Amino acid sequence: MQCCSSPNATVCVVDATSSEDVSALYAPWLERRWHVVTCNKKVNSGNLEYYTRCMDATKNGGGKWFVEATIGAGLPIVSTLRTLVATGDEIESVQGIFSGTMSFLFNTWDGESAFSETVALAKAAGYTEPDPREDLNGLDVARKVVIAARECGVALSLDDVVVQSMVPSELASCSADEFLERYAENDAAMAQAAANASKKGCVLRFVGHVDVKARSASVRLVEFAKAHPFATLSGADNIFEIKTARYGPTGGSTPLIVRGPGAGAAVTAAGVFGDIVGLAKNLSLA
Ligand SMILES: NC(=O)C1=CN([C@@H]2O[C@H](COP(=O)(O)OP(=O)(O)OC[C@H]3O[C@@H](n4cnc5c(N)ncnc54)[C@H](OP(=O)(O)O)[C@@H]3O)[C@@H](O)[C@H]2O)C=CC1
Ligand SMILES: N[C@@H](CC=O)C(=O)O
Repeated sequence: MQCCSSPNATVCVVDATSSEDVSALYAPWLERRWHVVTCNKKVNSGNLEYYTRCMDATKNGGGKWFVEATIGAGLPIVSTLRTLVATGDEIESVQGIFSGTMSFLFNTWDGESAFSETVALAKAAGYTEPDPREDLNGLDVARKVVIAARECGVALSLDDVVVQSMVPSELASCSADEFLERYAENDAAMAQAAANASKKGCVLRFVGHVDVKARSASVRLVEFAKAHPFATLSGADNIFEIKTARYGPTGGSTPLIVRGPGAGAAVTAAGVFGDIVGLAKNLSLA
């Protein structure tokens, strides 16, 4: 990338794509002391060696790397986990609904109408990944699970996460457009799963879970009683339940909960802009 005539200029690259062509440049940017603000999850949930190279660059005098919007969009998840770790708390688990798309789908769908039509609504609202299969197959939540685990000091990779996909194997490799046209083929299976849950007085929710102590993680469709906090969200809300030595049963307390909209243009832009303001303050420019 060509940029700036002065070698001493302060440079901040803001990555609002989901492109690996872009994220593959983070390490050289950070190593030349360019700062990176991103909502693209490809590096902090990706190849561990490359992630470590970026972390090492930022720790060893390189540019600063801000990633708050990669999990929970504008919600304070990375900053909360970092504060807990920095203040000596011991994080035991992080569990919840980490996807705005999946939250919207199960908060909005009535269990009887076509599930695939609710997917089209989520895409139109700007909640989904550019290819909505990355939400439905659990990959987006798995990425967030890896991001949360790494922030808790557990060096997991995507391959370590046990993931339940909601994309039938025959639709896994067609084009995104063909997938959207054909996802209705899965409506009957979804209606059956919702009916099974409903018979038990439950609803379906798509849950990410990091067990910090066991150093393991999963992404699963789970049945919850209708009064459970995970069952009472609305819209594209995310919920993160963080259990630690201070917050949670071990500390004789309730868990720390962060809840609110976790996808959509406005809240994602707010997360990115918050990081840009944080960088400016850090550099004494604001
Ligand atoms: N949507 C949300 O609520 C949230 C999204 N994110 C993350 O934000 C990122 C963007 O998501 P979203 O805005 O929904 O996706 P969109 O598809 O709406 O936007 C992606 C944009 O990136 C551009 N782009 C893609 N590749 C390149 C490239 N190589 N160089 C320059 N521009 C490129 C696209 O341009 P073009 O159309 O011309 O290809 C498009 O404008 C993703 O990484 C996503 O995970 C994070 C938190 C929440
Ligand atoms: N597709 C993602 C966007 C934010 O990360 C989601 O639905 O949560």
